[in-house]
Amino acid sequence: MTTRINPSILAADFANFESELGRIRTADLVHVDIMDNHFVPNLTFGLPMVERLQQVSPIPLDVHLMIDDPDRWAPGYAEVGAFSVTFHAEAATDAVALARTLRQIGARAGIALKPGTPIEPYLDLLPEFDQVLVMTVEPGFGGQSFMESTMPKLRTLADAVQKQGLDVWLQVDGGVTIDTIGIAAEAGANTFVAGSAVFTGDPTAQIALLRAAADKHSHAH
Ligand SMILES: O=C(CO)[C@H](O)[C@H](O)COP(=O)(O)O
Repeated sequence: MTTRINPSILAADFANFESELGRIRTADLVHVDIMDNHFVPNLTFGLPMVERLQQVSPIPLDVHLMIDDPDRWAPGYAEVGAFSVTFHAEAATDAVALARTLRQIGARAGIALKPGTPIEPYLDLLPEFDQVLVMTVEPGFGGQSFMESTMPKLRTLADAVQKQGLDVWLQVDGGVTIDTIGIAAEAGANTFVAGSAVFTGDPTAQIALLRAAADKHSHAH
């Protein structure tokens, strides 16, 4: 199983953003947090910024929409060339139709679940998605503590993906560190978003440590 480490640029230095991108060359994808101060109590940026990031980033963008009304907004992120676009289950009106639209445009379609949102209603819909993001903190801010209470949900999801013979990436986001990444890998995650753990310190070294810790606990080993 491939381990993917996706630095969340929420923790990066935006004043020097292009050089920050140079510091994460060994990352698999750049995780871009879009927050609207409605779905979550924090505000980042929107489509024009992502369009610009798309032009300057040598690493494909993994866009995470923490916004209301993704049915309206998500396709635009796919249209500017994002590699993957993940929207929240709690915010979407028609998650399957939206995922189909994203795929038609050419992006990978992702669905994200807040810690309190159950996975069961989505298990039969897994073929409609390329990735599922299990939030391991309440979305909105970096630097929070990993919620181990979300691991049973991840295990249920990983079992379903395996039983259905699907290639759906299982992503975790929030509080992912050298100490916690193994717990998520053990529960079945293969795609890891990390902000503070990457940008606090030397990103190349941190990415290597995170990758090694995940690989040690991943199901392939
Ligand atoms: O979307 C997020 C929280 O809503 C971020 O991706 C999260 O900020 C990751 O940061 P950290 O690794 O510091 O927890």
